[in-house]
Amino acid sequence: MTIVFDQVKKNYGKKPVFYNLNFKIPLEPTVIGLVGPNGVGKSTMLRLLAGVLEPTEGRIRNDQTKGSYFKWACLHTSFVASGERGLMYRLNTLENGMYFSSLKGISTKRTENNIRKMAQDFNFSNELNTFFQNLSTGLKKKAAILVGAAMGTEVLLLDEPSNGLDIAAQEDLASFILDLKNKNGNIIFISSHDTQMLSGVVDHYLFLRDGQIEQNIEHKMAENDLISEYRGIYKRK
Ligand SMILES: Nc1ncnc2c1ncn2[C@@H]1O[C@H](COP(=O)(O)OP(=O)(O)OP(=O)(O)O)[C@@H](O)[C@H]1O
Repeated sequence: MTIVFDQVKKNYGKKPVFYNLNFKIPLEPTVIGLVGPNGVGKSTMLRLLAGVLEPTEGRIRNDQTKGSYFKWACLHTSFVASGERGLMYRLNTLENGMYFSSLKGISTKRTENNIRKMAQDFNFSNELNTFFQNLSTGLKKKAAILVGAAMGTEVLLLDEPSNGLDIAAQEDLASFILDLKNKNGNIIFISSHDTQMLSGVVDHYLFLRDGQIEQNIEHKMAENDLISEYRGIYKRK
C-alpha cells in the first residue's frame, strides 16, 4: 500500500505553501522525518496526510483504496499536534483515548487497554487519571502521543513530538517510537527540529524547501551528517 501525492498544491488563502508535490510513500514500518526551516510546510504536510487539510489542487490518494483519501485517513492515521493542543482539557488520558477512539469508530476498550500497556513503557502510568489540563507541558505532550499511538492506526503523524520533554522523557520517546515501528509495524511521520531525536529514530528523510521536496534521503543519518546535510541544503554556514 502506498500514499501517493499527485501534483499537490496547497495554499492558505493566496499564500502558497506547496507548488507541485509528486511523491509516493510506501506504507511499511518506517520512521519518516520531515525536515526544514520554520514555515516551510512540515505541519501542513502532516495535516494533509491526516486528511485534516485538503489540497488546493491535485490529489492525495491511497493506491489500494477507491474512496476518498479523507475517509481512509480518518480511520488509518492519527495526528498528534505540536504544542499543548490536541486533547480535551477536562478529561484524563484514558478518557481522552476513549473519546477520540469513539469519534473514529475504533474500539474504546482496545484503546484503553493499549494506553495502560503503552503507559508502562512510556513512564506515564501514574498520570493516567490526571485531567489533561493539570498535566505539565511535557506530560501533556506525552499524553497526546500516547493517545495517538494507542488508537492503533497504521500511520502516526507526530508534529514536533520532543518539544517540552525533559531528557529522560526524550529518551522514553525515542524508544517508544522505535517500539511502535518494530513491534507494532507502524509508519511514523515526524516533523521536528530536534536533530538528536531525528538521528536516533528516522529511516527516511524528506527535506522541504520552496514548496517542494528538495531531498529525499532513504537512510539513517548520524546527527553530524544530518546537520551537514541541512546546512548544505539551506545554505547555512
Ligand atoms: N491556518 C493557516 N492560515 C494561514 N497561513 C498558515 C496557516 N497555517 C500555516 N500557515 C502558513 O503556512 C506556512 C507553512 O506553515 P507550517 O506550520 O506548515 O510550517 P512548519 O514547517 O511546520 O513551521 P515550524 O517549523 O515553524 O513549525 C507558514 O508560512 C505559515 O505561516
